[in-house]
Amino acid sequence: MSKMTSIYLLSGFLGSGKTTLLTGMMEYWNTQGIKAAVLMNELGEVNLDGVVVGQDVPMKELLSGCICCTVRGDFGYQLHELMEEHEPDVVLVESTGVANPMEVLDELAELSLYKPIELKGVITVVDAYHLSELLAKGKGPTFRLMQDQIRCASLLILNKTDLVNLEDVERVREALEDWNKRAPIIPAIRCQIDPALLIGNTVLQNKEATEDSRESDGSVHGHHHMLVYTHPLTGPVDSYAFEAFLQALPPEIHRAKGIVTFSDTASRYLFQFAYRQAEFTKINPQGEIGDVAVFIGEPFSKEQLQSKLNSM
Ligand SMILES: Nc1nc2c(ncn2[C@@H]2O[C@H](COP(=O)(O)OP(=O)(O)OP(=O)(O)O)[C@@H](O)[C@H]2O)c(=O)[nH]1
Repeated sequence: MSKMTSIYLLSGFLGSGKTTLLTGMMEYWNTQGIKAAVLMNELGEVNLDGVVVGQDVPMKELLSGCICCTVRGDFGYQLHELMEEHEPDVVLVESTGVANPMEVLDELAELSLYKPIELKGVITVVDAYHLSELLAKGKGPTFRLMQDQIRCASLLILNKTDLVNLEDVERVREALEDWNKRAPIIPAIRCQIDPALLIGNTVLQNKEATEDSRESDGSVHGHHHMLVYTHPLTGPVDSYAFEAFLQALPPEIHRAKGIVTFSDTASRYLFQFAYRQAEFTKINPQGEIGDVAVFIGEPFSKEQLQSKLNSM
């Protein structure tokens, strides 16, 4: 059984303080004798943030694109390579400021199907100044992206509190509490917080590495805000029944994806489900990954999904 690697995902809008936090966390792990590695994603063609990370820290970079869209496939590959080459205890993934963590979680869920990884936390850094401005001035795409980043977090760091008055800190904090009722909120200046507070609970865990029982059905456990559940599909299913099942998924499930074999067409399909829309793409069997369905969302009943899928 290979070693379990803990993953922390750092999210937050452009310039909120992610790299500042990352350097603090690396120093902390260094003092603890924990081998940490970094996977950095930058929209630009050079990794400017990487310059601040120590020379001896194992690091991979994803440049010229965002984890959640253009370099998506690459993300899993680089993380895999980082683990193979350096066998780190923990990997910090810093996403670009415009990444939607839902998409990155999706990628991690996929990787967890064949690598022993454990998502320990989704830490979102919030720029108190920027958000208080947006709250006062109105909404827009940035506002909505920030909301998404905040909603997905298992921990929120309310950073740059030095740039706003106490009243504004409170206003922003109320908005955070409203959008994410579960994640603890830690106010900070330059992300200076007790690193022990960051060491979280498991959000996502690989089944094979932790459970001996082959017949055990669920692979992924959730804490805090997001729940990811992986269900191995044991045989072909009827395409109409499966599509009806997807359409009837509870609203808490934001995303579902996986590989399914249909009994009525005898083909394998990759399915995607997002915002009530289902999409199927015919694929040639890869051989490596079995049929599986992954569900991501706010806490939902895993048992209900299991019984529906098992009776299909
Ligand atoms: N005043 C103030 N400045 C801060 C604080 N935290 C970080 N900064 C500064 O804000 C700038 C951006 O910080 P970074 O840590 O690079 O932010 P980032 O989220 O990694 O930025 P991107 O990679 O562009 O998304 C840097 O100049 C930091 O020194 C803070 O609490 N207060």
